Amino acid sequence: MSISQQNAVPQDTGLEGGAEHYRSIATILDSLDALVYVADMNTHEVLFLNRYGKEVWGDFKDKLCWQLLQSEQTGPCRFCSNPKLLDERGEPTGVWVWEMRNTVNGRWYECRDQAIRWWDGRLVRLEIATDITERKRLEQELQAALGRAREMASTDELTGLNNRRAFFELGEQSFRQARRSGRSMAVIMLDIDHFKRINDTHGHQVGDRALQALADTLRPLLREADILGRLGGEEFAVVLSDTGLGPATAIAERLRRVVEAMAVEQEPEPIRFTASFGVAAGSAADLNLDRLLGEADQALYKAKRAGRNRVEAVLPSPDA
Ligand SMILES: Nc1nc2c(ncn2[C@@H]2O[C@H](COP(=O)(O)OP(=O)(O)OP(=O)(O)O)[C@@H](O)[C@H]2O)c(=O)[nH]1
Repeated sequence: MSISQQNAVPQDTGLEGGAEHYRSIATILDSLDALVYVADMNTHEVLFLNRYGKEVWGDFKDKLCWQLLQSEQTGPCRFCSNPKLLDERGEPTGVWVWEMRNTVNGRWYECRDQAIRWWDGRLVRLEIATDITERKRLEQELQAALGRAREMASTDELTGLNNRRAFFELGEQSFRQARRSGRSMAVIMLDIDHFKRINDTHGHQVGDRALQALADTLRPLLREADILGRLGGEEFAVVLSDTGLGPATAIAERLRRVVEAMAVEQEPEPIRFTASFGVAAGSAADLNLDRLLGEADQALYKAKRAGRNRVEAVLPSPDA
């Protein structure tokens, strides 16, 4: 039942003129570019709806708020703000501001709700809701752009792998986590053999394709938790959590064999290449990423010196 049906003129406003004043205030509320409604907090009966509300949600007579303002509700809304609007003594707490996407028109609203005493003494919810769909759209676009910018800042453009910065960030995070439990961490460094020859013989673009093909080949061979990155040029590295030297060396050997067997399509014939690997592992309690990478780099250097296309491993002493 609507206010006008009840001839519900506020009795305690101090305004003179009764219904005339009520009509003036209703005219003001009707002129707002926002939803204003009042609903009984116990029965959910809609007692007032301004013009904006009627234009969007229709006639409110004999409708409960959740029937009028939302679609496909079979009872009071799960997100109903009523519990936020009263304290433990059942007294109004003040204005509650929240955002919601309306299920009838799909638009976003900023809602300012408060419990007030209606003219007849009952507690009602007054809601003033402004359409913030455009602001939400801009916020979402901004979030998406930020996400893309973050991804670009951490991704190697050529291969799509973690770039050097992201590799160190994620790697150090992984070491920090392992340090508490003293778990074993391993690092594999790998470097394409005689990569300069590929560039010199086939051109830089073919060299780029070889780097991309290597990245695409390595990625699926590693676990989700392993951190693979391109450190620069034709040098890559992997951080393996919970991995000792033996298993890490076995993984490096598997990668070496796969690289040796892969081919990059190219006319008149595919390009093949090999890579050298350096592996280091130790307890995260005694070592950090820099130290282990340095050790793996030494092992890689040894592999290059020993003839390339091989894996060399080192177990650093904790106090070295
Ligand atoms: N195509 C391409 N080449 C790159 C890129 N970054 C570095 N390089 C090339 O990688 C080559 C590295 O050469 P070197 O450091 O001499 O190493 P290498 O020829 O692989 O020899 P070894 O490592 O000793 O087996 C150089 O020719 C660089 O120009 C890149 O992003 N794309």
